[in-house]
Amino acid sequence: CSDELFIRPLSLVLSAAVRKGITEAVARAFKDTRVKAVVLCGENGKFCGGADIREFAKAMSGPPLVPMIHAIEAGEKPVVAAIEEMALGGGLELALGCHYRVAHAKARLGLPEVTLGLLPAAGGTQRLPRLTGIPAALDLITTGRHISAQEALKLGIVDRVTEGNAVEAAVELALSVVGRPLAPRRLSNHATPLPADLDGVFEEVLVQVKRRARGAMAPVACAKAVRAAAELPYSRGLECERELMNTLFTSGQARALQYCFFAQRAAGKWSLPNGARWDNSRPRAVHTAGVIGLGTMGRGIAVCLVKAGISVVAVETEEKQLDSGRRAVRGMLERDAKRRGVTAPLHMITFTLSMQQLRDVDLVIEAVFEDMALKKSVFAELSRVCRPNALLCTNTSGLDVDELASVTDRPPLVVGMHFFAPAHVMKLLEVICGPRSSPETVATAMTLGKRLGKVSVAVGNCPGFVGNRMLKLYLDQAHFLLEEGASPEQVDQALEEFGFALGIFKVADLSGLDIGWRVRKAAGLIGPDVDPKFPSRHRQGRRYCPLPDLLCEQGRLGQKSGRGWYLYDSAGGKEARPDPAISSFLQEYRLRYGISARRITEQEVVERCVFVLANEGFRILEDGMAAAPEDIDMVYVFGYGWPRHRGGPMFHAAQVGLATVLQRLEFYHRQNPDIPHLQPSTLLRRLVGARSPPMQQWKQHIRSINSQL
Ligand SMILES: CC(C)(COP(=O)(O)OP(=O)(O)OC[C@H]1O[C@@H](n2cnc3c(N)ncnc32)[C@H](O)[C@@H]1OP(=O)(O)O)[C@@H](O)C(=O)NCCC(=O)NCCSC(=O)C[C@@H](O)CCCCCCCCCCCCC(=O)O
Repeated sequence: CSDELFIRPLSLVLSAAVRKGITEAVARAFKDTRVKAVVLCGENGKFCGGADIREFAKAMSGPPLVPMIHAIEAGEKPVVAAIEEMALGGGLELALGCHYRVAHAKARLGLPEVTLGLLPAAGGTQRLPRLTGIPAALDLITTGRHISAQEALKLGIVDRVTEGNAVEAAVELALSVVGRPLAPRRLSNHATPLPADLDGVFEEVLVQVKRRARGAMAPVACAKAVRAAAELPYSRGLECERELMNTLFTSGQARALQYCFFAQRAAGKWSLPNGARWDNSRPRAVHTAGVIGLGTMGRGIAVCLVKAGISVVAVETEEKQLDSGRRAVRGMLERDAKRRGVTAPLHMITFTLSMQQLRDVDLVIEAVFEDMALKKSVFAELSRVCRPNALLCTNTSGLDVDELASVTDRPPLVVGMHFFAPAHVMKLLEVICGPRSSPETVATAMTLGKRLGKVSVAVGNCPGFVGNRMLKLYLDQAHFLLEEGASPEQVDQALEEFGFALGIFKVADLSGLDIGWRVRKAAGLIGPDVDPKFPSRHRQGRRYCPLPDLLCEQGRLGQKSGRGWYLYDSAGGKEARPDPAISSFLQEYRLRYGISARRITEQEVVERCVFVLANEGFRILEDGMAAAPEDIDMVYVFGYGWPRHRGGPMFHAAQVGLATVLQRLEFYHRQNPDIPHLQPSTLLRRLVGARSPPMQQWKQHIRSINSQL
């Protein structure tokens, strides 16, 4: 506080108390004749992360944001926002209401409300387009992307960027503008600069937004609000902003997206039955890592590690694989560096045929072929070669981590790190805590995941862990639906309309149908070991669909062979086209087994596929393989293309109503008594019996909690 300036710190979010503090402090400053200008800055070197999302679930209290920002803008003394670390959402809207903005060079700015199912409803959709013009505002508001201080300067969002102290720079600017007219600095007074072809711009954006949104409402509402800024005076634009916000605010989508925001953060707060937790277990520092196997997964993992500043030793068994791995990894690093305008850190990775080179690394991630015998031999060798305190991690997608640990000299230092393909792109990391993994090992894997930019979820050690255990049953339903009369494209269309990034058959083609084929062979479900007493289409007393096996026998392995459930232009082609040959193949198959095809509705496709996921999720909770329903949901949102605006399979089940899910599963199970996974789980029944309590209370209804985490 000085004679000229009245400075008040904001906490990270604009809670009711903070809004009250700002409203009162600004009013006092405007009244106080000694004060010539005001600088708004944040607490702890941040500026502001926006409205307090937790307040959205309660009745609103405290001074509302819109009039508070309006009062600042309308004030007769210059107000300067000092943006240190961030100005996001309502925080940036507050800054836009100030007359000037100064940002630290490392600050991030953005209007991420769309990612929470909302729009910037504190005047952001009306002020930003008046400042930057329509295209930039549409980009920022419909995507919610964060921008750097430099980009904000180019767009005119901030007036100055400083490498030094942003508050001091803001004070300096504030002092220099005292006495200058403020009217031109009030963004609500500005006319919105319009592009020549306004209709064309909006048409194009709406097409893009709808394609990306996959059924999410907020991006479309954001575009409509920006259009209001182009066509209406500020006050009417603001009304339009408010009306659109009202629709979004109470929607299930907004609830789902805000649930995801907190669930993502909760997933990092793991705990083990022995009392070890995220906040009492110290992770090891990781400076160097080994990656074994340079197939698709190993390449992506190596790229992630290098990009996070970790030196990598990449090992292959043969020169040819090593060479192609080296070329692929270097190419990925070079392309990424070019995109970011930096030099590719190629010096941080060495490629070798010798495991001996792993002797000094802090941690190794094994990414060899999914074969237990092979992985065991690798782990036994790692035990011999690596330092006694090096962590040994496996990227297995479903094998027993403890069995692998048992061949090493250090079971407490063994943990699963299950990446998802492509590993340098996909956000999910399942950290599989074996029964003997030490707290330090789990803490290191979870922290490393975060450092690699992943959402790390701790899961228990059971076949398929959480994600693939559920995926198997989802895929089974899709196959059964084909037997009963559906086509791959009908199933995929229903799932894509539900919001999945890709239908399950397109995903299967992309991953390669031979992966599951190999797993089923190894499990004795196909081939000479199958008990001839089993009726066809049944294994181990339950329904089994041989359709994917038959496809593989025809050499239809998916995209890589140019044919799978769909037809592609060539091997490796990406454009999936329905294949008449599949339609004939399905007809012949049904004829052979005496199945009369029936009409399958979109509702049945979605309910069977999606409710079976949740049903297995309940079993996973009962088995103690996931700590909370939120963790299961984050696995599906970040690893399996589940639509974020539907929260995750467990959230979706709660939103549809557990009683409805139970009733529909019972119905489908009555129709298909040979599919045990359609039988409602005990936990689901118990929850419905307890009148469907909120998700946070589900755990209390598990009879004997047997946490494997
Ligand atoms: C800010 C971050 C970038 C920080 O990241 P970092 O990695 O440092 O830390 P964490 O992410 O781990 O966060 C730490 C901690 O803080 C919690 N937190 C962070 N941000 C928020 C927040 N905005 N609200 C609440 N809590 C927050 C986080 O959960 C962590 O705590 P935890 O206990 O979980 O560990 C990063 O956190 C981030 O990106 N945050 C979100 C930024 C964001 O999205 N901001 C936008 C918020 S929405 C908004 O601002 C809306 C505005 O446009 C205002 C709109 C006006 C409202 C008017 C409403 C009227 C509607 C009326 C309709 C009535 C209809 C009817 O009733 O009929």
